[in-house]
Amino acid sequence: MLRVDPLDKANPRDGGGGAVSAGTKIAVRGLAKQFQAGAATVSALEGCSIDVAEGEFVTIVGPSGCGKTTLLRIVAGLETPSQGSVSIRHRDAGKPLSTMVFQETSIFPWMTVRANVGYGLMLRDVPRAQIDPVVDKFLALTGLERFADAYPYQLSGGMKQRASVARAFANDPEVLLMDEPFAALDEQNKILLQEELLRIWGETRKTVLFITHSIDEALVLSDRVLVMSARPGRIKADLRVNFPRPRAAMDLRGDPDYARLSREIWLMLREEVVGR
Ligand SMILES: Nc1ncnc2c1ncn2[C@@H]1O[C@H](COP(=O)(O)OP(=O)(O)OP(=O)(O)O)[C@@H](O)[C@H]1O
Repeated sequence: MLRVDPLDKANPRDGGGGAVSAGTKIAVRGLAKQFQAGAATVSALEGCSIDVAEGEFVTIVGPSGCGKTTLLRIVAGLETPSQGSVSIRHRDAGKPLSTMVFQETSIFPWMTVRANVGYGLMLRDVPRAQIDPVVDKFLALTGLERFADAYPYQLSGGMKQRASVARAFANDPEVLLMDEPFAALDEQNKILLQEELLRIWGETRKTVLFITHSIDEALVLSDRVLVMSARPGRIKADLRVNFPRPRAAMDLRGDPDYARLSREIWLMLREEVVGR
């Protein structure tokens, strides 16, 4: 059963896969998910367990169809697991538990960029005088100040995705869940948005769980990379990424450790994609 519960040091939740340590922000335990597709049963996840520490940026890579989106949707509470549990430590009851950023544009077409970015705060009845500076801050961090009064149809794909990222951070959730948010962008916009995300994350130190197909993106952004097995997905490897921050994406790519980690992850993924 799904349990998105406050974790309490004195009363750690344990969904059956092991203890939850004190610094843990997200604890996924023994997650399994089966879908019914007509007469067939599709096993998307099996025995999937994850710990994400408070303030950590964790990326998940895995073969296509291995259950990455299913896992993130369960963590977001959008999908119910067949087995296992998810716990998220909810420190501030005034803040939303999680916000999800999707691959496809999810900003509202009938609202200006400013209204979109401030939407989550407005829903929580935060006074306008408090919303404006927050919105201005995230518009500036995503380079959208000049487009604050524009509507989504007036923006490029990269700008719309910037607005989605700005809205997610402005909403100030306890946990940010990002499902291939830059996958639909061209290479230049992708690199620019990765740099912006690194900068914003450096300022906010939000707990982030980020799905990508790109080994490069995972290494540039995250503190840890989790590699998933082919379906039914489980965590096959957990690799620490120790490049110092703040990071300059282009500099990292010349680092010998970048090449080593990149190769290590690719070999694990290859094994899953082509079979042993
Ligand atoms: N609602 C659903 N009904 C039936 N099967 C589903 C449903 N959602 C997902 N699946 C199946 O579960 C498996 C995992 O899907 P999921 O989208 O989580 O994988 P993914 O790793 O995110 O894929 P990709 O990398 O291609 O985006 C796939 O085989 C998919 O077809």
